Amino acid sequence: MAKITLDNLAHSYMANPKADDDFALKELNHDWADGEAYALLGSSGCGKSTLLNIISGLLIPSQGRVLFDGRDVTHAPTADRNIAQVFQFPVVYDTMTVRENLAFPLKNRGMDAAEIARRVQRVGKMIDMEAQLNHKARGLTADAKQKISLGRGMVREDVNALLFDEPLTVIDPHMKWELRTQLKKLHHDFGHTMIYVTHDQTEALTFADKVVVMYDGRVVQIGTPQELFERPAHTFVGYFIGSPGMNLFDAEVDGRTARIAGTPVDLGDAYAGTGTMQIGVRPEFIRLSTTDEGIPARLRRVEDVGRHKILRLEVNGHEINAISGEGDVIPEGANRITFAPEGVNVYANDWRISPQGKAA
Ligand SMILES: Nc1ncnc2c1ncn2[C@@H]1O[C@H](COP(=O)(O)OP(=O)(O)OP(=O)(O)O)[C@@H](O)[C@H]1O
Repeated sequence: MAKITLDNLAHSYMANPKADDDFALKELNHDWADGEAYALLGSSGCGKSTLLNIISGLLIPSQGRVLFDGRDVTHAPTADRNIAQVFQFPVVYDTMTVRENLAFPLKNRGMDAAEIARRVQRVGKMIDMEAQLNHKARGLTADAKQKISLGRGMVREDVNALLFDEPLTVIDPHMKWELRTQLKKLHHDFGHTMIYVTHDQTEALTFADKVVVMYDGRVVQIGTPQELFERPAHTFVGYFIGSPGMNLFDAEVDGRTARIAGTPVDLGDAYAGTGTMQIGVRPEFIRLSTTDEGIPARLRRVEDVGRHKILRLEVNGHEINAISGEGDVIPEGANRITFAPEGVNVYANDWRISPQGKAA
């Protein structure tokens, strides 16, 4: 297992990049801690695969260095990095049995036969293919073949890191949950450094200790699922994580007061600077009010989604979402909203600003 350091890293697919926009991966400095499980989360085209390919050695960055435990591997081929990789689509040897496929990375390293048999049996159980270990891979479904690819990624215990690039895309929904649980268990048992690329927030939040959120070639936040929920560092994090995502209100901020649609709102804390900013409030922190306090709002519809209800509201011509908990009564005649102070974040140019006297 290794600590992976990204030092001043950036990448452009162009020969002579000039502007910031020419970079698929904008400058990045980061340590992936030894033994931690990370998810790399973002929408299509934000640069996740570019970053993963640089770490795995499939791509040489146009700027900066990659270090494994302090050793510069920027130009080292994949084979010299001692990593296991699982891609979106299966990579298996059709003419081999499931057992031979799983054993392949171990045989290649000359491991003792009894130890190979023990590990293959264990991984076969994890991917729920014990009964098919002697079947040829040819003829198996894409789903089953991908489970073999995952198994092959997991069979080695001595790797510097395990890299997964959207590995569950072809797996059926029930098995997705099962495999994710197994990956978590594997991480718990062996403490591999794991990087798991996905555009699916549920996958990221349930798998990882830390989630790295990317937007437009930039890492906009690295944090625990709770940090991303409570303190989104960038409006994209607020919008992308959560269902529905964070609401944004244009506001004039002055000290601890924000004026939203002409209504003064107490922010709970004071902020430096004055002017037009954005107030981010997740649906979970918006309350309906029947008093004359709060921001005027019109309740347009209520959607019952099982455990809670989503309230679709209109505030100053914009759609706003609120979530009301199971069993909560929606007050009759409610025509204003208020915010729970602990759920209020303030943004200037999309980046969160900390209240005065409080660290980020
Ligand atoms: N080989 C390439 N040549 C030129 N541009 C590329 C190449 N590969 C990716 N890009 C561009 O770089 C940007 C980042 O792509 P990347 O594949 O890293 O994103 P991603 O987040 O992994 O997306 P996806 O989830 O769709 O794979 C995109 O604008 C993409 O079009």
